[in-house]
Amino acid sequence: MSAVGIGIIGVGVISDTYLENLAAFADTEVLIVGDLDRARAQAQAEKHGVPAFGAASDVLAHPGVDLVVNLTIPAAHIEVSRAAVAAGKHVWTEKPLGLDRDGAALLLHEADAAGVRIGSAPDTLLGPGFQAARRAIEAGVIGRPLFAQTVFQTQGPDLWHPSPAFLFAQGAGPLLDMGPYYFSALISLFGSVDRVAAVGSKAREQREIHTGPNAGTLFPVEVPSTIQVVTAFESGQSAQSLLSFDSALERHGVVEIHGTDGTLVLPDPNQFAGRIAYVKPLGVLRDGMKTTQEWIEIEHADLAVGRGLGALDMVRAIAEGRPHVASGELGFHVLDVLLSAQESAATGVTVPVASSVAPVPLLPEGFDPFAATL
Ligand SMILES: NC(=O)C1=CN([C@@H]2O[C@H](COP(=O)(O)OP(=O)(O)OC[C@H]3O[C@@H](n4cnc5c(N)ncnc54)[C@H](OP(=O)(O)O)[C@@H]3O)[C@@H](O)[C@H]2O)C=CC1
Ligand SMILES: O=C1CO[C@H](CO)[C@@H](O)[C@@H]1O
Repeated sequence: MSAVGIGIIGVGVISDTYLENLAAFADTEVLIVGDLDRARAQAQAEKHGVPAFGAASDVLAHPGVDLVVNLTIPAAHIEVSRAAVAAGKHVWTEKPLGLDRDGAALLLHEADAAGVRIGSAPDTLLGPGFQAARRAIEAGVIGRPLFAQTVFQTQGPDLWHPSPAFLFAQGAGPLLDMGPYYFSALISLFGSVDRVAAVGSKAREQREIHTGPNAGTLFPVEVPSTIQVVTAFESGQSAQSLLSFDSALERHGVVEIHGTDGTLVLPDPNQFAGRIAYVKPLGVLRDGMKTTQEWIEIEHADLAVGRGLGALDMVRAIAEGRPHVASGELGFHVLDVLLSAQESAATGVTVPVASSVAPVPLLPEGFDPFAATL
């Protein structure tokens, strides 16, 4: 075989990264890009040397495309992914999988019936950083993992995104926009979620675009722009997560897993690599003697990989007949958990999570993104 043909639908801000990485992998080749804005599709095709461009329908009709990468905004995710499935294509979609459980469940059902696969961002889970941290936890470095703490707080993406309205609309806000990184990581480590309780708030009813041709335009904030979630996992483990687009103090990427024999500080779950540190318990302090807390670095490969890794894993997993890591089922459970948290914030009651997900596989040992394997 040779590289698998890929078509990208939606070529906005994040498409450059995907186009660069999918071109760098020997096992994937982008054959066509499509967008509502044809001129944007043409510009991206020319910039990245993609041989064809057009509308979404042109991507779906392309005979060489086996996998569609859906980089549209959340409100379009289900419609675009379902159309790709109907065209017989596998789908990698940006997060979240959809806006609601019914649409997302229908997508998974139709993909199953059509014999095609769905993969859902984030694929940072497949990065060498998270993979190494997970292997360390599974090897028992911190003993039995007990609970987790995660923090994501920024001033919000309206500061830099040229069309940020979708990031404050249904299907986004810090919970559904950034939550997938943190909750996919936690679910990979602790398994399925049993229930969630959350409190949310909005700093402002409207926000302003700060950059690009529409700078100065106001848009509505539809969902909480700050939310705090307490999560109970089926395993009995728990997590506390802050997600905010309202903080002047930029602090994000905090994922701490506390266990019976120490704490593991993980890399930012929105990055593919980063610091992993093991913090030992202080032990018994005698006679008022002070002990300093020791941080032990856990080294890992720091391959220059990024978004697109999930789509690459999908095409290899299909060829090898194994499950891919960032599956549609994981994306569905994450969506279910996040919507449950949103409902809890709206109603003030703890919300049980109905769905569950099979244990998330690790990448095969020695997975080399740049190798030609097909
Ligand atoms: N920006 C970032 O840093 C990152 C974003 N993501 C995720 O990637 C996705 C896209 O984000 P981003 O690139 O920022 O968004 P943008 O708004 O910059 O780009 C989205 C593109 O999709 C097009 N589009 C929307 N609906 C359709 C449709 N039905 N058919 C074809 N094209 C469509 C838009 O066209 P038009 O503008 O004309 O409507 C636009 O060109 C989101 O799910 C986001 O969560 C993930 C990681 C990082
Ligand atoms: O990684 C990211 C950077 O910020 C964007 C806006 O909040 C997110 O959509 C994206 O997932």
